[in-house]
Amino acid sequence: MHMYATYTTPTVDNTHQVKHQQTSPEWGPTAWAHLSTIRAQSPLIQCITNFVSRDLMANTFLSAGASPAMIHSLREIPNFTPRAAALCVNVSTLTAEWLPAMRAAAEAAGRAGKPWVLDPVAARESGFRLEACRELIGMRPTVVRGNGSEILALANASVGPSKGVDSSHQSTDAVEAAKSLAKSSGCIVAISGAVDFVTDGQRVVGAQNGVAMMQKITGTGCSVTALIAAFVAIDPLHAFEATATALPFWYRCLENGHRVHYKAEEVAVSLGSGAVEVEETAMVDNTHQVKHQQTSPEWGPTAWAHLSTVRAQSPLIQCITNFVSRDLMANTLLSAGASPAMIHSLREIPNFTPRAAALCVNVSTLTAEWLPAMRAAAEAAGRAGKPWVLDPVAAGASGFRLEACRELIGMRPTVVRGNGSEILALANASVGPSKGVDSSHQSTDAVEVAKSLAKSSGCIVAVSGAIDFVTDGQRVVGAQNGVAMMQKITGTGCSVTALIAAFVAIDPLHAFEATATALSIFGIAGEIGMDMAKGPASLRVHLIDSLYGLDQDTVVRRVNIISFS
Ligand SMILES: Nc1ncnc2c1ncn2[C@@H]1O[C@H](COP(=O)(O)OP(=O)(O)OP(=O)(O)O)[C@@H](O)[C@H]1O
Ligand SMILES: Cc1ncsc1CCO
Repeated sequence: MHMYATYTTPTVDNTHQVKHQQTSPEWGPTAWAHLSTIRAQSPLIQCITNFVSRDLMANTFLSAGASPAMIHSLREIPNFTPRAAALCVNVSTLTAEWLPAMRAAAEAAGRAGKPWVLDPVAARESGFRLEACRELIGMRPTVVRGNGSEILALANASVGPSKGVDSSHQSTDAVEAAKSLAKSSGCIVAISGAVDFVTDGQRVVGAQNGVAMMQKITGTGCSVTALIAAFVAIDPLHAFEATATALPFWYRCLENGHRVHYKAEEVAVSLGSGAVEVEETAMVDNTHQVKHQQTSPEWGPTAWAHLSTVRAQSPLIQCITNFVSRDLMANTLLSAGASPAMIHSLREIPNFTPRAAALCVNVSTLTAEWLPAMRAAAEAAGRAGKPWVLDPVAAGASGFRLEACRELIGMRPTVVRGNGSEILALANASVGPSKGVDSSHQSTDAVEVAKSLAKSSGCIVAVSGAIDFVTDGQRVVGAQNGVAMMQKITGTGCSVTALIAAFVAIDPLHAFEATATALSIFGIAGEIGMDMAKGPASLRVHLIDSLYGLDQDTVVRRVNIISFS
């Protein structure tokens, strides 16, 4: 029944040989209780992390049922961190510029009584990194999770010889060091390896799930630390147990991926057989005063005309975007036939932006340093008469972000596309309570405010969700393509915004129609992809393949855009 958790409770003798004891019968039910609570509560987890594995980390959260937000700006931490259920700090690509945000977030989480988890990646690599990790441990994270080499470095305060981010030690080599680190720091310490150990300084348990192939995927360690943050978020009073139960789920997930394809992109398949059931398309009810009409027969041919023109013209789309989903955004644009360029330097904007066919600005991982480039590019696009599209990700996460979004809207983007919570935050000019980058509202909740935002700003406004609404302030249409599983892939919203930029690039005089057809086409790719997918990770692959392969007959037949008035 509870097949995921195959725990043994090891004892460690002097030679570091692990003697196995029986799995306690409580671990299976406890592990299941933790996972199902995450699915029910969908805790918001803030991550201040690295440039390499944040995509896998975000998808791991979504597959487990949690809601990730990779928000790291010092300007946002005071507002945002206390609202997150837990924080995950990962030092993989640490620089002197990022350290103050890690400190500030750790302090804010501590003050708000929220659990936080530290991943001391490559702690042995340099004095700077080791010192930073030790300083952060002094701020009392709830859990520290590292590989054998990292935990040894932390416990012995020694630098090198090491293998960078990979371990040159067995986890068994570090059990005693982990125990003393746990005792001296007051943190739960977890060491990953062939056996994963968790200790509070007294107790030691070991999880023996997993496959060796997981070492061949970058970011698996970072992702299990992220998962630990979600587990301690929902059971902060039992951080030892929550850490121990987080580990086998990840490995179970890896075993599935391993068996299926041996490919990194298959890793984050839905966790276990009790995969999250996401509600399918909700229809708009009367309280939103929208009346359904028939799909107009023109929408199918219009959508096909847009897609085939994108394929024929391959418009250059400049994106100033975030660190998490830029890969999926670029691949979405390529699959649709457009040409993406993630170029954000202030030095390049005057030359480059006027040459792009359209611009896409996405504020997901906004900082004070990036905002001037967004402003400059919006201005350059406007001056050159090029359409541009704004994705106001997590608009209600902080005052800084909300103000930046409203300033950018004042610069008159052609289209603003957000989820229900984002459009509501923009229209009401209100910060929180939101779920970070994920929506806590239905798109139907935001139709009326989208209309007034469109009227006041002069932009086309799109609200994504089970129905994707598009409005120019007068007309409202709803694209009813797509599948709920698309919400379980990080960055699908960012990617459809990029696709909208490509569609308005080739039909700038009909931005309302181009926005609706882009949303519908992306949804159709999701529907076809879902027929082949086993979960979010394989849907991501099949969605891109399906977008690439769409033909006229399929598009014309499947487009489902309805007018509401
Ligand atoms: N319940 C659903 N049924 C069908 N399609 C959906 C559903 N929810 C979302 N989608 C589709 O998923 C895509 C992403 O929309 P969503 O509202 O989740 O964006 P988002 O929250 O901005 O995403 P992100 O921040 O991860 O980029 C859109 O194409 C949307 O149509
Ligand atoms: C999870 C996440 N955090 C910042 S950007 C992003 C991807 C979806 O917007």
